[in-house]
Amino acid sequence: MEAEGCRYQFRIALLGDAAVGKTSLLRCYVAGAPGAPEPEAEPEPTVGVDFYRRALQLRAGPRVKLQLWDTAGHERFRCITRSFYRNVVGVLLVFDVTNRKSFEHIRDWHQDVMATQGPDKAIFLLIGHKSDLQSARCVSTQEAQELAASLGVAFMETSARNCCNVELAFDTLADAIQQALQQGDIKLQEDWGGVRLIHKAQSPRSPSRKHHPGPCQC
Ligand SMILES: Nc1nc2c(ncn2[C@@H]2O[C@H](COP(=O)(O)OP(=O)(O)OP(=O)(O)O)[C@@H](O)[C@H]2O)c(=O)[nH]1
Repeated sequence: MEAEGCRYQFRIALLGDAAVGKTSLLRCYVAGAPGAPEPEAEPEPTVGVDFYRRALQLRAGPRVKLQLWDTAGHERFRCITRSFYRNVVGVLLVFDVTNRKSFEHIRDWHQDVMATQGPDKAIFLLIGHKSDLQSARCVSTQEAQELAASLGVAFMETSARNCCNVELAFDTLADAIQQALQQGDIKLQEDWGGVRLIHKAQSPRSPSRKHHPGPCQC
């Protein structure tokens, strides 16, 4: 099984306006896993929340299972999607580089999570998506970098059309979560589903306790 040997589970949500490409980004990422099926054709708008998963070997750390929540961007599902914010450790804030409004709404998405979570739990990554559509772009890289800096988050541009930076975006977020865990900025808590411990690290067995099969004592 793909998640075999994973030490932690990280819950990550993708948030952003309708049609910015959250489902496409996720499908592209999940399809990149070894042995994954081909992604389906054109995605339908998400209703409420959808779930995906993928296991990942962190660059400097353990293997982790990512539970990925694809949320509907449409306002009418906001009540449902908000109820999931509390239990995530990572958030990809996604806007479409060809849709100015989706960029202007990023602060609201960020604020919404912060209001539910408290200041120090979720790690955010700002994503300018559909970077393949250069001629239709109406949000510059510099503007997006400035927004990211003002929110204190990292920024990256991605495209699901040509699979540009998709793996890198999830790797970057997962690495940042692992680092925050290691430094104690994020802590495992019984009543919080953002990070779950799946397997404790194996401590090497001391040679003196090694079991040597001897003659039968019975
Ligand atoms: N050119 C281009 N189009 C994209 C890209 N990613 C998604 N799209 C298109 O954008 C449209 C919306 O994509 P979705 O993935 O359904 O967007 P969403 O954010 O999940 O939408 P909701 O579920 O309604 O919130 C679809 O027509 C996709 O094919 C991309 O990287 N480049």
